[in-house]
Amino acid sequence: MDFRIFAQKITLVEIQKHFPDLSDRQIEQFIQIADLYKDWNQKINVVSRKDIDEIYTRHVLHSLAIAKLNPFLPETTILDVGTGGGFPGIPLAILYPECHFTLVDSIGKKIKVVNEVIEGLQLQNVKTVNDRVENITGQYEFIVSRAVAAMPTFTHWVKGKMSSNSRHERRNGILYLKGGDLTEELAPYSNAEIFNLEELFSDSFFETKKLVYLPRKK
Ligand SMILES: C[S@@+](CC[C@H](N)C(=O)[O-])C[C@H]1O[C@@H](n2cnc3c(N)ncnc32)[C@H](O)[C@@H]1O
Repeated sequence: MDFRIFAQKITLVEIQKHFPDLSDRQIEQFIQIADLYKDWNQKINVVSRKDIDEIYTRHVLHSLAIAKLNPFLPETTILDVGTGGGFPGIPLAILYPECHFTLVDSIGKKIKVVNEVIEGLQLQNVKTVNDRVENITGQYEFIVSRAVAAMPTFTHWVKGKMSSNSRHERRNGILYLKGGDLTEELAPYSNAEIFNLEELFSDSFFETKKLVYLPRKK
């Protein structure tokens, strides 16, 4: 067995360990995702070449950390801001086929790849928007994102885009994946909670990556 397939199998086992109720279709989609990105990345580069062989650890599981912290109820509306090649939105959309995802990015070629991946996976619960998030109207229960902007800029962009109907254990809000030391950046947000990804997954996949939860103001 070639190393890539071996690594894929190991990580799929890892995904199933954390999300044991996956259907056969979801497992198939998680298998397909690696090949779809590998193919599309050769045409349009949306994932760094270094990361493409580690798509499960660096992108898929990383995105799913959001679900570890905050499982989404059916029919939840979720906006992924600056989705790039589709992260964290696409892995979450596989995990939650009954939720409604809107993936937005200002760069057209990235949205093109995302659309191709959505079609390849036959995801029915995702729509994409090629625009700056500031121009998006509508309200969402949760806003997810990874590595897009500093929190003050980000919160300014998404102001007014969070709905007030709270159905989840955690209040509606922002779930933001980020690396580095966030102490200074998050100082103005007394209600922000920071989680280490190693804690959420209880292993050492993620080094210093963090997940920030910032609930909507009451
Ligand atoms: C570093 S990439 C991260 C992509 C993806 N979230 C990931 O983690 O793989 C940042 C992305 O945010 C997008 N972006 C930056 N500002 C934006 C804005 N105001 N509205 C929509 N997308 C934006 C960029 O086009 C880029 O694709």
